[in-house]
Amino acid sequence: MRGVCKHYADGDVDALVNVNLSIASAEFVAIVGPSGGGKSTLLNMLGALDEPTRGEVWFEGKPLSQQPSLDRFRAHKIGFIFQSYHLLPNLTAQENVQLTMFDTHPNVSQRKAEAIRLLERVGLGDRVNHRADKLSIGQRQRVAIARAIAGNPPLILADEPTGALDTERGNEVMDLLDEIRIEESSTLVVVTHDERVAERADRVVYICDGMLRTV
Ligand SMILES: Nc1ncnc2c1ncn2[C@@H]1O[C@H](COP(=O)(O)OP(=O)(O)OP(=O)(O)O)[C@@H](O)[C@H]1O
Repeated sequence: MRGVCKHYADGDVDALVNVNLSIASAEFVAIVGPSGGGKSTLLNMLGALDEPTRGEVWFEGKPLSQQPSLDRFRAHKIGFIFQSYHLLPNLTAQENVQLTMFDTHPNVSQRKAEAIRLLERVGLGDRVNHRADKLSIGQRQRVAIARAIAGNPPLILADEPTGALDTERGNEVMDLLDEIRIEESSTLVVVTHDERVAERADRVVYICDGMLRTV
């Protein structure tokens, strides 16, 4: 991120103020800071879900503004994990994983086989045909992780991935994310309020009032 500013006209808020941040390939970065400090806004910018008011986000040496399609960019390069999972409750675990795979796995049978492989990878091989609303909270987060790593994106972005979990489940989810990022050499950026999650990171970035500080 080079000189990234984000101004929300609604409420006249400067959510990011001249943010400069370089994240290396395969690095694990934790973003921490007080509520309203700009953490989610920063994550949304990294994932091309929102555009800066000023400045530029670069990915693999190219500014996002030069990407021909941000949808395709996101589908191939970014895996998103949200606190509230964003699963469709009436669909099975497998169907939820397949949802975002149309671009990376155009063939139906390939898509199904890959979704099953990914669910086995996150320890849910016996829950493939369970509806999402019949899964435990920890299992739902695992489905969200399986979906995020489909297509092996180089960058995984997670917003409070342990926020809804107790300590033990939270640790299991972080162990899983850690294993995956090391196996796949993925870059991992996690927004967290949880000190134990931040302690695992290679680097902790603190953001307050839209401004960065490295701690
Ligand atoms: N879509 C929006 N429109 C207007 N203001 C917004 C919008 N999204 C966020 N903001 C404001 O921008 C600031 C940063 O919000 P952001 O969600 O990035 O903070 P955060 O650090 O992730 O907070 P939390 O830890 O509470 O989730 C806040 O003051 C928030 O009210």
